Amino acid sequence: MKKKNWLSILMSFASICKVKMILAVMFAILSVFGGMIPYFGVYALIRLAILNELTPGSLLLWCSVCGGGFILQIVCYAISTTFAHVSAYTILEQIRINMAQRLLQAPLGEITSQQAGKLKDIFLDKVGTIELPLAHVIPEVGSSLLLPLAMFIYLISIDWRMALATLATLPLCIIPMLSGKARENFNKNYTAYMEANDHVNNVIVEYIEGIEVVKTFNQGATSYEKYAGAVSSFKDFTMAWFLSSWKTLTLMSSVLPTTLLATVPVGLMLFINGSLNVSELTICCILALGLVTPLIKFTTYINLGKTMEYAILSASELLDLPELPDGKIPQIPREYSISLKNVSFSYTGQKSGNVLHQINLEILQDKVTALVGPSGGGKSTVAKLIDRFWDVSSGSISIGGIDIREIPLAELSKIVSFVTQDNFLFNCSLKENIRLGNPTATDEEVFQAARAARCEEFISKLEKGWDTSAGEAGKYLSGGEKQRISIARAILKNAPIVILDEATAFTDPENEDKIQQSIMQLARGKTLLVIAHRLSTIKNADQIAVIEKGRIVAVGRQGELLKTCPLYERLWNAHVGAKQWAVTVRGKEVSGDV
Ligand SMILES: Nc1ncnc2c1ncn2[C@@H]1O[C@H](COP(=O)(O)OP(=O)(O)OP(=O)(O)O)[C@@H](O)[C@H]1O
Repeated sequence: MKKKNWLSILMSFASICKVKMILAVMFAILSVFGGMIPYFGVYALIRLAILNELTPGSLLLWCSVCGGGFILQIVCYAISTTFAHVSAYTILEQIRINMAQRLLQAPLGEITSQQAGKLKDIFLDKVGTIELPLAHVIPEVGSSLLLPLAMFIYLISIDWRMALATLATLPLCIIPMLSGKARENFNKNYTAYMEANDHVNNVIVEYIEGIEVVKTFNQGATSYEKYAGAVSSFKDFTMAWFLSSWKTLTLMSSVLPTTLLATVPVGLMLFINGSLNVSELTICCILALGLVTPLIKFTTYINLGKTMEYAILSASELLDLPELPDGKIPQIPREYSISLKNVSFSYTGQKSGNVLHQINLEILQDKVTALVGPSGGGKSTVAKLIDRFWDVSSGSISIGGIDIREIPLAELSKIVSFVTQDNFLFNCSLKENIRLGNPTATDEEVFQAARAARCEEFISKLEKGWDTSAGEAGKYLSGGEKQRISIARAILKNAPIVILDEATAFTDPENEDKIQQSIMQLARGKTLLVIAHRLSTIKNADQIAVIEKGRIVAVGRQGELLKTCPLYERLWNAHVGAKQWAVTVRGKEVSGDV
């Protein structure tokens, strides 16, 4: 695949603040011009002093010129930096908004297949690293390169031989840095460094996210080994890189400031043979010294530029995620029955990897349809295809007779509520978590939805009630209670189609009964599709579809299926048996028999 040009990607974002960036460059140039004025001033003063023409008036005049130049340099630099920072933050904002937008438009499978920590790393760390170079590159690289260039031109105007003398030591440090091999090594090492950095970040995130499992299964030592291994190999790599480059770095940092090494002897020779007067010799030495600092500063931007390149290329990986196509002629359904016709689906894109095979199913409006079947049969996949987490590999899904690929994504997300097993609560108050279902809902509407989902009783027991933050509440809420919050969210959203992916573990009968009641509230007048693991919750469903190994093996009501579908009968007996076992065990626990 052709490597993308990071600068052109950056420029495409920079176009939104073109004027500010041009102003930043213009003020950076002005600042360089201001920085040159004191050198003219000093030269004039030395000349006057040597010619014995220095008067208090001319002294004051040239000192003011020097001071004015210095102030011009500082003020213009400040203005340039301000424009550059505003541009940098605007570009960063735009990149982050575009990345978040792309996450919403990409098939969910593309996102979940990314390694743990990678997305976080790109969003937070990598994109953040663009800000520093971007905000400083224009004013500082501008002045770090333009200032020495202007000084060099000034030196040529005094005596070209002196100008060349200042450059005499430069090849000693520039050649090792710019040689093809050094550049190739730097690029190779930098890429390896970033990869090692990514790896260590991923291992750290995985370790923190999995700490509960690690502790539970007493895997402390092995997982710590993986963590320690990643951390120490990162250290080994950086040390090896440092050791291989320190000689060049030391040579550069010691030779670069030694411009006087050639300037002084050449200047003295020119002075002796009369080509240079004292004031010219002095200003040449001052200029030779002044050239160094901005040049040294410039070398630090080589690293920053590489950081920016890497960050922008990582961000572009996300920005290039495939988009779920929106319909060419967007259509909006008028009724909400769902129809699956010959639906096959593969997560890998290969036909051989199909997890659904030729599924045909009618999910009727105002009815409860349940999907049941053994684990891994494809129930969640069917549900997610209806909400377009992915597109079907073949066949079609329609809502109200319209293929869901023709319904605008924003509209589809309005008409479908998906209550999943992962009842994710955002780190805000419980009230706001419920309000996510409808951001314009009033407090009273939020409370009503929560009451309907039977949330009020446990929320009222919390010390801060509705204002308890989800982080705090997470410690006290059971899985069933969290699920009721998600149901309240869906009730508030009031979408005409509700898909409910039930929690796998069966809860105690009291909690189950409450979840059941809240589901009934949610289902009123809606197309409800329930992926059921607790068969008792769907025994009254209008239709139950039994799915096994990606195929629908039977559709009917509970009574019919118990007679006609041996798989359903087995699942039902297993469920009833498990419930009785749980009740018995709990009973014994209470009586102290176990
Ligand atoms: N993101 C994914 N990438 C690849 N394969 C997947 C993915 N999600 C599910 N699968 C596979 O697809 C098949 C169907 O999985 P699915 O989750 O739809 O089954 P399910 O009936 O809902 O299972 P369960 O009752 O255990 O939740 C399984 O073989 C599963 O391993």
